[in-house]
Amino acid sequence: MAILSVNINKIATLRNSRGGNVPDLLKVAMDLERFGAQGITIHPRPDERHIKYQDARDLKKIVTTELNIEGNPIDSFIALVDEVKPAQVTLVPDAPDAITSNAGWDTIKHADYLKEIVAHFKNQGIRTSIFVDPVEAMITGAAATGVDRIELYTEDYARQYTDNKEKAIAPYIKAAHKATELDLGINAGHDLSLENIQYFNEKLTDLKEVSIGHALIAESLYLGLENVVNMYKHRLS
Ligand SMILES: CC(=O)[C@@H](O)[C@H](O)COP(=O)(O)O
Ligand SMILES: NCC(=O)COP(=O)(O)O
Repeated sequence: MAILSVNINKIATLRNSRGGNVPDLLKVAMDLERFGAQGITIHPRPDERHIKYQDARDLKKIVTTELNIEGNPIDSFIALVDEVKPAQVTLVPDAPDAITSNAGWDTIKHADYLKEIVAHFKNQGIRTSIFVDPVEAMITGAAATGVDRIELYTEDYARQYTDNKEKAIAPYIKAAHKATELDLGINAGHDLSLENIQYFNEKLTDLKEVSIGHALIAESLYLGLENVVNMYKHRLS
């Protein structure tokens, strides 16, 4: 069974928009675990526009499930992960100005670099994962770095799902078979949602973990708005 790691970047974005501590990121993380989340994912970016480096330190103290830190392993990110020692670090090749993650690693071109970073984190007892497109050559390249897992970048799947789900899932099934053959654990994430997650999970039987943020927070708003509007109306009556 795949575990659900909730990405709380969007909670930090909302908090930062007012400069205070509402919503309280640490409380949200604790509540998510209480509601059944099996992991908490954060993706601190160099400009700290959502998750701040201090959030990672604070979360480490309260997260009782698995803390997964994602990001491009620039020097400050490596130092942060070394200090926080999360359960898992996921290497993502995103540019500092990227709106969100938009590609997996070229694990062949960056083989030596990735090998070095993976070895560094593994030596500290941190599980490692590399964010990749569902392309067999990239999975083979990932395995050569010594990494524990891959995270399949699921934006293409999510985009194509409504038009043709069989076509959307096909490259992911092939990629997952290759990963299993090479003894790599399989994570997945990006734009997964209540609409598309079940089919993905059914078709990728070796899936270990999904990290979901954007859709899950948006869906929580939709599903919670009626309740909250009624609570305000009640107080105003
Ligand atoms: C690695 C990945 O796929 C991302 O979805 C990411 O972790 C989300 O980051 P943002 O919240 O900054 O879009
Ligand atoms: N690793 C993917 C992730 O953490 C969440 O991505 P998204 O659901 O915000 O697109």
